[in-house]
Amino acid sequence: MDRIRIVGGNELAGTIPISGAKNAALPLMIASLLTDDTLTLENVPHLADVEQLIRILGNHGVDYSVNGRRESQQKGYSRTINFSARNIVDTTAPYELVSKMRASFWVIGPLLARMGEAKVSLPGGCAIGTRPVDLFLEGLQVLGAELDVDNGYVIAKTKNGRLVGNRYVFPKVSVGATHVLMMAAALAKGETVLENAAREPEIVNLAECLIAMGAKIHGAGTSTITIHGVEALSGARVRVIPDRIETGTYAMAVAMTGGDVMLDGARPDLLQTALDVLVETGAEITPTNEGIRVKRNGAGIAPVDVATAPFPAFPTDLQAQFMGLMTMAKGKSRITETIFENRFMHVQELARLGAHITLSGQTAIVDGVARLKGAPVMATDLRASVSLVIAGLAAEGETTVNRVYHLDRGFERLEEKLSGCGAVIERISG
Ligand SMILES: CC(=O)N[C@H]1[C@@H](OP(=O)(O)OP(=O)(O)OC[C@H]2O[C@@H](n3ccc(=O)[nH]c3=O)[C@H](O)[C@@H]2O)O[C@H](CO)[C@@H](O)[C@@H]1O
Ligand SMILES: C=C(OP(=O)(O)O)C(=O)O
Repeated sequence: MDRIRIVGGNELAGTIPISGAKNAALPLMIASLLTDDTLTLENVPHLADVEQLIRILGNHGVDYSVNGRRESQQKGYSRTINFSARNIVDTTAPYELVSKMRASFWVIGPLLARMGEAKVSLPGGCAIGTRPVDLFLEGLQVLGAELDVDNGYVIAKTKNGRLVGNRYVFPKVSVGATHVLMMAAALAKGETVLENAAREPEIVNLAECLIAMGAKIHGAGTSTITIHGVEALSGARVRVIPDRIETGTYAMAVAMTGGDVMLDGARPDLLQTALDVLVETGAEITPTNEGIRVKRNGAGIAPVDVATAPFPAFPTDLQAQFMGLMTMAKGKSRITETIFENRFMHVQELARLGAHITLSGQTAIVDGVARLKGAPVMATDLRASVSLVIAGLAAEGETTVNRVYHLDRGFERLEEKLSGCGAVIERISG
C-alpha cells in the first residue's frame, strides 16, 4: 500500500493549478445517463472516484472516450471526456461497484427517469457518519416512484413508465438528494418544485449542464428549484467547475507553513466563507485574474472558531484541514461539525503529531501548540488524510501518512503540486 512521506518545515512558494471538482464531475458524469446523445465534459479530474464511476457507468452501457481516445496519454491531468449512453443495457448498479463510493447511488435518479426502473445497491463512501438515503427515497416517491428495499438494494419503478412532477420540501439540506431529484424531475411529466434544496456550487454546475441538455430549470443555487420536465434531453458540452475543496485545502496549507502561492484557476466566489475565515487567521488572500493568491508571513496563526453548515457557510469538507491549521494557532479555537456525526477521525492522528485537541460532543477544542513533531499517521478518510498532510508540512522532521488510497479519491497529483512549491513530499509505493 502506498504511503506519503513528508519532511516538514518548508514554506510554500509558487503556483498550484486547481483541478476540476470531484464533487461536480461525479453528478455531471451521472447526468450522461439521461440522454442517448453524447455529453462532453471538460476539466474532468483524474481521480480514483472518477475512474470508479466510469466503471459503474460502463456497467449500465455508457461508452466513453478521452479526448477522442479510450485512455488519456497524460496520466493524472484533468481531461475532456465524452460519455455516450446510447443504449442502457443494465439498470442494476451492483453492490461490488456502488459500495466503494457514495455518489454512485445517485444513478438511481436518471435510470428511473429514463428507463422507468432501477435496482441500486445501498451506497458506501467515506465513513464519516451513518449517511442514510431516506431523503432520496422519500423524494423519489413524491415523484411517483414505487420503491422496495430488498437484500441491500433499492428497487425502484415508475407507475406508467414516467415519473410525475410534484412539490418536495427537503426536511434537511442534502447535496446528493438535490442532485438526484433535479435529474429525475428533468424528465418527469409536469412541474417539480424542490424546496429547502442544497445551494452548493456543484448543484449549480449540474443545473447548467441539464439546461444545456435541454432541461427547463430555474432557481438552482437558491433554496427553491423549479423544474419543468421535458420528454427527452440532448447532448451538450459542459465544463466542470474548479474544485473549491482543493482550493481551500492548499490555501490552508499555505496559511499553515507560511509562504506565497498562486492557486491558479481557483474561483473565490466558490468558497468565500472559508477565505474570510483564513483572513481572520492572519493569511492574506488576494483574488486575481488567474485565481487566488494566498500569503502568510510573520505574525503567526490567529485562532478562529468555525461551525460547518451547508453552502454558503463553512464546508464540512474543509473542517479537518482547518483543524490541522488550528493545531498551531496562538490560542484556543472551537470547531463544530454540524453535518456529519462522525467526522473527527483525524483528531487522534493529529494528536500523534503533538496537537492538543479535546472533543466535547460535536465540537473540537483545539489548543494551539508552538510546534508539531513528525510521526507515522493513518489516513482514515479523504479530507482527514489531507489534514494530516497539512500538519506534516509544518511539523518538524518526518511524517509518513499511511493508507493514501483515501487521498487518491479526491486530490489530483497532490505530491507533485506541493513539491512544485518547495515542500519535501514523496510517494513511497508498495
Ligand atoms: C460526492 C459528494 O458530493 N459528496 C459531498 C456531499 O455528500 P452527500 O451528498 O452524501 O451529503 P448530504 O448533503 O446528502 O448530507 C448532509 C447530511 O444529510 C444527511 N442525509 C443525507 C441524505 C439522506 O437521504 N438522509 C440524510 O439524513 C447526511 O447523513 C448528512 O448528515 O455533500 C457533503 C456535504 O456538503 C460533502 O461532505 C460530500 O463531500
Ligand atoms: C465525503 C466526501 O466524499 P463522499 O461523499 O464521496 O464520501 C468528500 O468529498 O469529502
